[in-house]
Amino acid sequence: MITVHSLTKSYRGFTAVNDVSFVARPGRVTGFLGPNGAGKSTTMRIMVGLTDATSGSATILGRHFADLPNPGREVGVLLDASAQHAGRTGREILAIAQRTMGLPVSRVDDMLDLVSLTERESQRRVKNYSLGMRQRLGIATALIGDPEVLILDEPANGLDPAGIRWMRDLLRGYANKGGTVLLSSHLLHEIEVIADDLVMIGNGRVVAEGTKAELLSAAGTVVRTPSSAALAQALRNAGIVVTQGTDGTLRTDAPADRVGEIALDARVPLTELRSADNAGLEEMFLELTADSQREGAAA
Ligand SMILES: Nc1ncnc2c1ncn2[C@@H]1O[C@H](COP(=O)(O)OP(=O)(O)OP(=O)(O)O)[C@@H](O)[C@H]1O
Repeated sequence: MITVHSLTKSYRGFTAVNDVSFVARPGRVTGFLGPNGAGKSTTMRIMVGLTDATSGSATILGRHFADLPNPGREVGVLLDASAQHAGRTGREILAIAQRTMGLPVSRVDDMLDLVSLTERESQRRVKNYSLGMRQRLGIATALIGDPEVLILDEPANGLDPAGIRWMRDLLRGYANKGGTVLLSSHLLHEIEVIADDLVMIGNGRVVAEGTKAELLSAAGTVVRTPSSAALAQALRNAGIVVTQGTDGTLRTDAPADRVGEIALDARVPLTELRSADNAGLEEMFLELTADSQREGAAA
């Protein structure tokens, strides 16, 4: 379990993280989603004691990171895959982690197997690794202590589609065994397929939070008709809030079958009727974080 409570971080008057609170629970993958510069990395750095909070707190299994007796056994961390010592081999990096944490030597080979780094690759220096190989090594280092909690900042960067699939399956298996996973991304689709819970952050603030199912159902229904004004009126007459999409569709919070019934009663032909699902979450993400988009920030 990770608990973040009213966390704020200011850099000389600039507030990078602003009163952020959320919980990442055991047995679940929590996606930490936000555009570039939203404050994800800063929040994660505070969690693992690399940056001090200005106010508020972040605890892992009820304790501050600095108070964990053998942190690598309780929390696996991957913040920057390129931060590994470039002159060491992958095997050496894992061996150092294994010894520091007091683990059996066999864990090194177990982890190399787990992340599919071959014996030959493991003996190459990290400076000769591709970004995807560094991510795999970083995940191996995070998992070597068999921790209960995983904190991963943009772990899919540099992985090819098969690698992303592999990582998704790995994290799903880890959460299914009761682990807590917090992973950040600025790409909604990447997070959407794996996360059970979502925390969306924009401009340093949490802008939406909940289970993926809740956030998806909040996205409602999209409907398209040549008689847009007539359908909008019929929906409003039924007490349903309607908004006009920029692409000529109507959007409502009502379920699709209810919208279909009302259209039938109003004898309005439909050319499209769907649950907002994926596209809805994306629109919500873009809307919710519009203020913090770089393009918007310049305006
Ligand atoms: N040491 C620092 N000094 C000043 N400002 C900082 C510092 N570290 C981060 N920031 C600022 O805080 C904001 C949040 O940065 P952060 O790296 O947490 O964002 P992020 O959501 O992880 O973004 P990305 O997806 O681009 O990695 C940014 O505007 C960044 O410039």
